[in-house]
Amino acid sequence: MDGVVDHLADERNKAQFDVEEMKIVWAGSRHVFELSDRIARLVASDPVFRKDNRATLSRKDLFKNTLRKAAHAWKRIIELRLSEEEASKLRFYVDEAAFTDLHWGMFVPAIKGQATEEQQQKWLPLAYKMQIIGCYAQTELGHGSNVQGLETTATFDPQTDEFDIHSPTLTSSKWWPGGLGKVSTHAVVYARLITDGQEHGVHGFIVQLRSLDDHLPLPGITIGDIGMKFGNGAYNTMDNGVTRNGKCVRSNVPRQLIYGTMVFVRQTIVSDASCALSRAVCIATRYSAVRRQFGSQNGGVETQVIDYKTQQNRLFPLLAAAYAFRFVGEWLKWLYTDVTQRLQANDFSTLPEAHACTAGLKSLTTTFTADAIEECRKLCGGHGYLCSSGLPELFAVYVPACTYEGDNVVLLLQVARFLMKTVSQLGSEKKPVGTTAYMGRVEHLMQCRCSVQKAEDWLNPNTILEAFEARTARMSVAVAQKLAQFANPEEGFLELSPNLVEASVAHCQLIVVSKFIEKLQQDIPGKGVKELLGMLCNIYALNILHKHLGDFLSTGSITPKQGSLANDQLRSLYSQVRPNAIALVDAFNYTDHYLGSVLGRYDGNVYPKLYEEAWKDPLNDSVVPDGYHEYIRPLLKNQLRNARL
Ligand SMILES: CC/C=C\C/C=C\C/C=C\CCCC(=O)SCCNC(=O)CCNC(=O)[C@H](O)C(C)(C)COP(=O)(O)OP(=O)(O)OC[C@H]1O[C@@H](n2cnc3c(N)ncnc32)[C@H](O)[C@@H]1OP(=O)(O)O
Ligand SMILES: Cc1cc2nc3c(=O)[nH]c(=O)nc-3n(C[C@H](O)[C@H](O)[C@H](O)COP(=O)(O)OP(=O)(O)OC[C@H]3O[C@@H](n4cnc5c(N)ncnc54)[C@H](O)[C@@H]3O)c2cc1C
Repeated sequence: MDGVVDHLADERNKAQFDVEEMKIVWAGSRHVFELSDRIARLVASDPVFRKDNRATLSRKDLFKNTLRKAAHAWKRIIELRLSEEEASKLRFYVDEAAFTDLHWGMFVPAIKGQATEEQQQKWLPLAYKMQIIGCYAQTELGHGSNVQGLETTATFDPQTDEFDIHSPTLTSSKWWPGGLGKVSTHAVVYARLITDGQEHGVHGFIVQLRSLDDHLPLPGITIGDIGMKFGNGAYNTMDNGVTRNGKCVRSNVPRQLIYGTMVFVRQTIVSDASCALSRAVCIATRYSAVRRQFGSQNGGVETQVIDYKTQQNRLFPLLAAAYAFRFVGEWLKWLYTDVTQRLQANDFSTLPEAHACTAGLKSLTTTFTADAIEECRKLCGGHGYLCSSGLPELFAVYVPACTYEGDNVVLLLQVARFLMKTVSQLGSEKKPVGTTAYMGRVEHLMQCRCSVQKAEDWLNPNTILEAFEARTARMSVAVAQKLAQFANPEEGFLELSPNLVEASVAHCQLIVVSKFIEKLQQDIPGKGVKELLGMLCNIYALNILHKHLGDFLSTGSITPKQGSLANDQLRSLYSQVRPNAIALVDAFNYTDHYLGSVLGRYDGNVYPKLYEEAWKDPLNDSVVPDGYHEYIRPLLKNQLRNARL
């Protein structure tokens, strides 16, 4: 900030905690912090990675620019001999949806997780050196959620020792896979395996799509892009593809791991949610401290909008959720690593829980984040609607996360199946463990009473936990009892699916709250850091309690009076967080390049930069617009003539 006026300096001076230590907590470790900081600056200082022109480029120019950036990123990765961790951070800070996301994020993990040793030895070195580029081709025009309903077939021909991959209908065309449309040379294609005329369910196959010499599709394969998507710029940097197939390569597949890549990616999506959410919150918080409206007396300064309680009531729960998702993401990564190690030892016991947690938390965090980005746009008033605020594009890029890698409702129904199974086994030999361990105390949770008598009682983590556990246990048991009244359980499941989804949401919110509380039990150094995190944890939990008061009251988990006391406590927490708000978003350590927002600038110098940015719009290249002579002038002349008549 040398030589630059910091318009937010007063705000930064108010902080009551050690921001540098908070940065380490946010990053996860000092090592990750230092690495991220170094790579973020490297990307920000490289002109090839500029992204302020995305909203105004045509689709073709946008896409070519993305190819250029991806090639440049790879060049820098090789030149600088970056490690896998550094390379992945570099792609993260380049911040542009591209075929490389699917190559590294799904194609490589699918081979690592599902291919045999021999197949891995053949394909992984090529993929690591980007001598082949891969994608994940599961979804078809006719089926996405229902994976067992996929129509593409893979028929083994013993004479040629090959699989014939065939899309027999229009609806069996692979539709949506990222990178497939224009770039990928290979794909992991999901198809129904047929041998000796017998079907064996859906399996993954590594398929070559395009020639490595001239990039033309191989014989029998038709490929293209599926067309423009939501938002200008935004996700249109990605080629989402359609194919219809002919022949191809080889089998892999240990059966139980067929869905493994989805578990992996859902886990990464939870961590990504905290990134997208924190980014939107950083923009809205800084701008709310800069923006002033009303409240001036005797010509004095007006009120910063961040000081309005309504602004705090909308903004601070989002700030708290960004931290909450960060910590639950850390925990989920641990859970995923643990389940992977167990699977390698043929221990499948924790797979159902890992599936339920990744599916449920993916759903919860992406739904919340997509809504929160839109809320941040509104929190920035009119200027939030400008592309230069960074928020419209962030929303457009982020919102499909509610759909891809499993529609969020479909995923919550998976959690519901897991919950109902857990409830049905209560009282049996099989004791609930892990995230459902609380169900083991179901008798207590069905009748316990919340002890809160005054607002401060809500600051006790055990009180919060018990209220959340009682709410979830009671909702789950209630819906399980209703299910039991149906002669056909599947019919009951369909009929009661809205209640089941609500119970799943309650269960997932409980996981997030409990993992935040567990985080606070760790040794966290730095003046005031743990105290601030404690406040954010309470805000996250009490805001959910307030928003879902109906659940807590209808299950009798708390009384109306206790609900009202929770709200009083929330207001008090907002006042305590207020002086720390700017420092709490500084702790995300985002560069102005990554934020990509005039409103969220680190120095708070919003107005001159907004003005400057507006003049850069191509529409301002000429004072009189193109089209004046054809369309405006004749109109004005006609009006003149009409007026004379
Ligand atoms: C680092 C960056 C990472 C990525 C790149 C970044 C950005 C890229 C952007 C976008 C990428 C998007 C990619 C995609 O979208 S790929 C396509 C994803 N598709 C889906 O997610 C489809 C969703 N559908 C399903 O997952 C399933 O079909 C289903 C909804 C779960 C339906 O299954 P169900 O009807 O139960 O039937 P079965 O399939 O037979 O399941 C039976 C049995 O298996 C259990 N199960 C289901 N799924 C899993 C799983 N993933 N892991 C473990 N176990 C699973 C299920 O619970 C059931 O168990 P029971 O014990 O009850 O028998
Ligand atoms: C940007 C983007 C990128 C993608 N990238 C890839 C990729 O790389 N590779 C790939 O293979 N796929 C990809 N996809 C596809 C994606 O995974 C699917 O679109 C997603 O899984 C949802 O499936 P669907 O489209 O079939 O939705 P549908 O299942 O048709 O959903 C339509 C509606 O029906 C509801 N619904 C469906 N089933 C049920 C049910 N059982 N009970 C109650 N309600 C139900 C849903 O909630 C939803 O409201 C991508 C999609 C997008 C948007």
